[in-house]
Amino acid sequence: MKINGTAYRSLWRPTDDNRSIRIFDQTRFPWEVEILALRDENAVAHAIRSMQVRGAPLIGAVAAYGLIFAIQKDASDDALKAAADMLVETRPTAINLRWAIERMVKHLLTLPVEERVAAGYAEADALCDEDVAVNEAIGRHGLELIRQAWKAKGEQGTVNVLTHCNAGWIATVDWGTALAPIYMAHDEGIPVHVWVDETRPRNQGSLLTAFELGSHGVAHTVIADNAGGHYMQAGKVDLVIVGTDRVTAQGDVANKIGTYLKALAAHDNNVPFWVALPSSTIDWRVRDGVKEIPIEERSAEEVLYVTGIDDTNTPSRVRVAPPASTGANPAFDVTPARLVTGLITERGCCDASEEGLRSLFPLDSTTV
Ligand SMILES: CSC[C@@H](O)[C@@H](O)C(=O)COP(=O)(O)O
Repeated sequence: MKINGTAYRSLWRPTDDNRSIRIFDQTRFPWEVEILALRDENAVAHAIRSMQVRGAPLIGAVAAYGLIFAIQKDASDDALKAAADMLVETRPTAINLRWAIERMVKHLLTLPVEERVAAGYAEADALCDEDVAVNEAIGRHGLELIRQAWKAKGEQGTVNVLTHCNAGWIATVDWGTALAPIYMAHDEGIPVHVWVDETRPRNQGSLLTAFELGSHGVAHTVIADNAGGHYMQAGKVDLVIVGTDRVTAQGDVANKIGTYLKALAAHDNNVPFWVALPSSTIDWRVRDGVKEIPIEERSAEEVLYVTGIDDTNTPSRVRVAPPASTGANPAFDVTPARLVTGLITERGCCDASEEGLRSLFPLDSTTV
C-alpha cells in the first residue's frame, strides 16, 4: 500500500543489507514516518513488545526474521529452540506469532545446521509473500459482502462500515485483513465510509486506521469508542468488520479490547458483525475463547496517559487521570462465536463455528 504515493510493505529486506529487515516505527505514526532497521533478535523482541510493530500477522512475520538473526550466531537445535521460546513470549494473545515461529522451527530442524540461515531467510520471505496473497484473498471475499450491502441499499448513498483497532496493511505485511475489503470496494467505486473507533487506550484506530484510510483516500470518521452503539441504533452502520488475534476451533474471537462491546451492540441492532482473518489466526488447540485464550495485560500507563500532538505540532504525552489513581489494561477481549455473523478467510466466508471452519479448512483441523 502507499504512503505519499510510494508503495511499501510493512516489512521488507533491503537488497543492499539483506541480513536485516526494515519496519515502520508504528509508535510514531501518523506524526512521523520513521523506518527502523532490525538486525538482531533482541531488537526484534523489543520492537514487538513496545509495539513498534503490531498486528497479529505482522508480529508473526517480524518474529520469523528474529529467529534467523538469532541462529546467525549459533544455529544449533538448542539455540534455535531458546530463541523461539524468547520470541513467542513477547506477546501472548496473537496466535500468529506462535504459528510463524513453529513453522520456522519445524522447517529448520529438518536441515543441517550450516544450511539453516539461508533456508530460514527463504522460509521467512515465503511467509511474507503468502501473507500478502492471503490478505488479498480475504479482501476479495470481504468485498462481496460490501457489494451486497451496496446492492441492499439500492446503490444509493454510502455503505457505512464500522471497524475497531487497526487491521489494515500496517498490521500485516500488506493489504490488511479487515481493511482489505474496504480498499477494494473503494477502488471499484463503491462509496464506502468507515466509522473508525479511536480504540483506547493506544488509539490504534485514530492514529493508525485513520492514517491508512486517509492515505488511500477512503472517507472515514474517527469516533469515540463509546459511540458505535449510538450509530448502530440510528441505522448508520451497515456492517462491522474487525480483525482478530486468535480464533478458536469453535469460532470465538479474541481482538482488541472493546471489540466484544461492539459485537453486543451489533447483535442488539441486527447489524452484521464480520471478522476477517488469515487461517494462521485459527488456534485449533483451544475451543472456549473466554476460558482458554491468554489476555495480554499491558502497562496501566497506557490508560493513564494519552499521546498526541499539541497545537504547535509537537508530540506530547499527557496524563488523563488523577495522580494517585491506578489503572488496569487488558489489551484484548473475547467475543463469543454466537455474536459473530461470520468469518472472512482466504478461502471464503463461513459461520463462526467448528462446522463453518471445518468446511473451509478440513485438513488443518484434522492434523491436531
Ligand atoms: C490484522 S491485525 C488483527 C489484530 O491483530 C488487530 O485487530 C489487533 O487487535 C491489533 O492489536 P495490537 O495490540 O495493536 O497488536
